[in-house]
Parts: sequence; structure tokens; C-alpha cells
Amino acid sequence: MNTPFELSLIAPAKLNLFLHINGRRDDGYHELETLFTFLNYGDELHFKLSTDTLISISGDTNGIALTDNLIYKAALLLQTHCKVNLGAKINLTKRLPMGGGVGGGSSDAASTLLALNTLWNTALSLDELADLGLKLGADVPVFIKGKSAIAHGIGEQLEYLELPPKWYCVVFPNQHVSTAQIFTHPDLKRDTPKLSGDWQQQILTNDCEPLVKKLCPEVEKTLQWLLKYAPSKMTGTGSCCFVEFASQVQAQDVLANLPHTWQGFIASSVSTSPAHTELAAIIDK
Ligand SMILES: C[C@](O)(CO)[C@H](O)COP(=O)(O)OP(=O)(O)OC[C@H]1O[C@@H](n2ccc(N)nc2=O)[C@H](O)[C@@H]1O
Ligand SMILES: Nc1ncnc2c1ncn2[C@@H]1O[C@H](COP(=O)(O)OP(=O)(O)OP(=O)(O)O)[C@@H](O)[C@H]1O
Repeated sequence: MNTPFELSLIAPAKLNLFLHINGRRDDGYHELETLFTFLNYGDELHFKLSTDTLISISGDTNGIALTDNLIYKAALLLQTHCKVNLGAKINLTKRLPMGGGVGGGSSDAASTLLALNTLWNTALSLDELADLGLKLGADVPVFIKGKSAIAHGIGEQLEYLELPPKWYCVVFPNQHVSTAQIFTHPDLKRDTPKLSGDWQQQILTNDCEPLVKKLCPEVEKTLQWLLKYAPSKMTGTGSCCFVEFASQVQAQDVLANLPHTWQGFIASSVSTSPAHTELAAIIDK
């Protein structure tokens, strides 16, 4: 491969198909077990190499200050860690709702690490990138590794598995939920026993759901409305809710009937992150 000067990469959404909280560590982080799948839908990032060391972001920055943006933080982390004397001009097309539980910020950070590791020729392994990514957020490693998995620990210990592809309708009830607020709330259920035996034979829930429904009536309304179509669930710490189907038309039907006050999208799930599929195609050229 000739090292490219620019490249585009998706930052896909994730869904937590279940999320069990098993306890709280002394540092405040929670021990959890959660099933991650990736969606063929996400933010779009474009990276252009620059020969100075500046890192800039244009496009849909949505009022996030440059130095708070997880894209910038990821780029700076890799630049510093590998002592890179190059920079990057990064453009963001934001499609994933922020504070929606679909992992947009973490996925942006992961795709930035993956793309710049190629453009800057830093050649870190996925394990090394995932270790760096964990400094930015508990969800970053799964996006770096790019395979559907049950995560243990705080979300960084990954047990990979293939999942059959499904179609999802994901609904954002126009309410942003702060992950930190949910994890610090006294009423959060934190005592689900760890999975043992075949996880597919067990009752799988999202332990954040009862609390988020109480704090955000709009989430409760969304889950109720979706129930007309299929069993509804919330992803991560909310606020997005989703229903699963075998076919695209069923997911499309839900989206077509969505009340105007909410936003939604449909997407198919994939066991390999589309960021990895796209990057492999670029590297193979
Ligand atoms: C709940 C999930 O969305 C499931 O996918 C993630 O585990 C959250 O991952 P994330 O957004 O990357 O999380 P971070 O940015 O690391 O942390 C956000 C906030 O959630 C809390 N947090 C996060 C993950 C975890 N296992 N326990 C926690 O208590 C942290 O205290 C922090 O205040
Ligand atoms: N590039 C970015 N995209 C989205 N959010 C960002 C970004 N950079 C920083 N943030 C901050 O991170 C917060 C959480 O963003 P994100 O959209 O990842 O939430 P989430 O989908 O609920 O994540 P998770 O499910 O991982 O908890 C935002 O409210 C925002 O302040």
C-alpha cells in the first residue's frame, strides 16, 4: 500500500442488545456485561494529511469546543504517543444523535485513531490502539477492535461472537441523556449477577432502562410506542430506543409511522464494524 494523503471513514453506531450492571468499582466505574453490535449507519469523517502539526475539525462540530471534541482528543493522543510531526484537517458529517446511547463520540474517536494510524503511518496494532482509546472512553476499544462482542469489565474486555444480521429501527426521542448522570444516580440497579452458562437462555435486560424511563418520560413514551411493532429496548444509557426485525421492510414501516416529534433511522447490523471493512478496502488498494 502507498500511504494515502486523505481518506474517508464511517464512524458507525453501536447498539447494546443488553446491558447488565454487576457492581461498582472503587474508582466509580461500573462492572458490566453488555452485548455490542454495529450498525451500517453512522457519522462520516474525512481526513486530510497536513505537513504542519496542526489538527483542525470542520463540519458539524455542534458547538463542541475543539479541545473537548473526542475526535481532536483522539488525534492529539496518537500524535503525542507516537511523536508524530504531521497534522490533519478533519471534516465531520454528524448523523448520530449525541447523548443517544449509540456511541457516536466514542465511534468518532475510534475511527480517528484508525484513520490517522494509517495516514500518519504510525503502524500501531489494534491492541495498542484500543489501549490508547480506553483513555478516551470505556466504549472506544470495542469500536477499535470492530467485532461484535460481549464486553466485560468496564466494557474493555471483549468476548467476540458472530451475530445473525438483523434490521433495526432506532428512535431518538429528542432528549439527550448524560452517561455520567445515570452512572452516578443512587437509584441505578447495580446488582445483576454475572452471566453463567448460555447467555442466550437467560433474561437479558438493560439495567439503565427503569431509571432512564423515570427520569425521561419521553423515553418511556418511545418504548411504549415501539411496542406496537416489536419488543422495544433502550441502548446504553439512552436515550435511543430500538426494535429488531428480520427484514428491512418491517423496520421501514416503523420509521414511516414515526411521530414527527422524534427522529429515527433504520440500519442493518453487521458483525464486523463498517469502519474496518472500509479501511481494509483502502489498505488493499
Ligand atoms: C454504558 C455504555 O454506553 C455501554 O456501551 C458505556 O459503557 C459508556 O461508555 P462511554 O460513554 O465511553 O463512557 P466513558 O466516557 O468512559 O464514561 C462516561 C461516564 O460513565 C461512567 N461509566 C462508564 C462506563 C462504565 N463501565 N462505568 C461507568 O461508571 C463513568 O464514570 C463516566 O462518568
Ligand atoms: N465527536 C463527538 N461526537 C459526539 N459527542 C462528543 C464528541 N466529542 C465530544 N462529545 C461529547 O460526548 C458526549 C457523549 O457523546 P455520545 O454521542 O458519544 O453519547 P452516547 O451515544 O450516549 O455515548 P455512550 O453510549 O458511549 O455513552 C456528548 O454529549 C458531547 O458532549
